[in-house]
Amino acid sequence: MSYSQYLPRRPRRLRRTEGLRAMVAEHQLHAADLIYPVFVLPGSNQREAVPSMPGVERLSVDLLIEEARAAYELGIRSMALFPVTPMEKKSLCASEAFNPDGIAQTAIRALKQALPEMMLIADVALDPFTSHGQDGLIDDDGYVINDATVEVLIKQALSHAEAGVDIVAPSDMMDGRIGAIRDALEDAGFVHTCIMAYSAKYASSYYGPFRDAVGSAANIKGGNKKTYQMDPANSDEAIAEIALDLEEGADMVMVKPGMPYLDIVRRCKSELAVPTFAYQVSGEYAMHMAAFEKGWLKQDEVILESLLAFKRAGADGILTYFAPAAARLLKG
Ligand SMILES: NCc1[nH]cc(CCC(=O)O)c1CC(=O)O
Ligand SMILES: [Mg+2]
Repeated sequence: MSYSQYLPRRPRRLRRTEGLRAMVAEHQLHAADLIYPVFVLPGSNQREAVPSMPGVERLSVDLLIEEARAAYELGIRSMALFPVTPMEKKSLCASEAFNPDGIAQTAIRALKQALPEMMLIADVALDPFTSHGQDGLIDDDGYVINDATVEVLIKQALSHAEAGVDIVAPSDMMDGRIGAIRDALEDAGFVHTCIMAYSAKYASSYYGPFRDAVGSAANIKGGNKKTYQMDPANSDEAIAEIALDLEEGADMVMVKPGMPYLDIVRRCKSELAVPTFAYQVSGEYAMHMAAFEKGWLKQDEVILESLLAFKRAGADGILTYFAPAAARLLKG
């Protein structure tokens, strides 16, 4: 009896050559899947390294325009902006968040003028602007007050829309903010401004390096965001949160962090079938970079594998600090 009678199916047959593997590949990563998060400094000709994110720099708007042009050349089509607010502009009421001449608003106008094809995403949340580093206004006990915070988020989102942003991305996790922002945008005639909702955003310790980068780590001290960001123990709740944001008018939704939460990405895509994005956050970037620097992981291969995993899980796009590096690798 020949061996093949016992093995009618040989899955390895399709893995033998590069050509066969490419024919049956189910998922592919494209540069247009990558959303590049950047930290914006006030002033001009300013460039600062972020120690806990090797290779990431905070840039003033003039340098950011050059960075955006280079990213566009590599095939990247969208950027997410995070302003680094000087301490003296932070306050209890976070009014700098909706200053028409604030860092984010100024960057949106300048980038849109220099490179209109680049989609711009503006973060809507108060943590870069509050003196305590929480994402909203607080009461005497330090509890983040939902509805009063939403009123400020509306003003912030409108200021971004007025500056010409393509997409506002509320990352604050207040209840009802998507509906409130959508109403306000419609009222003001911004019917084309998209909302990418950070719908399933977890109270994660993987955000540490980001808080260093925007300078909110010192403000928040030992505090946490567990009264509004989600409990990492929960999965059904993520689907309920995402469904609510969709009902309220979100155009796209996000799961955050990324790699430890790919099960949530898959559930979102399978159960709700909507444009789904995931954020490979600062802590994920930092731990990869640490392993690359030690020579424990191969940089190029691991970057691409980590991002392809998001596509396999069902993500339509990925926010990642590796965007330029990955786009360069994809270009070959
Ligand atoms: N609302 C602020 C915000 N927007 C994006 C991130 C984290 C991104 C990252 O870690 O890369 C955070 C931090 C936080 O919620 O504390
Ligand atoms: Mg919600």
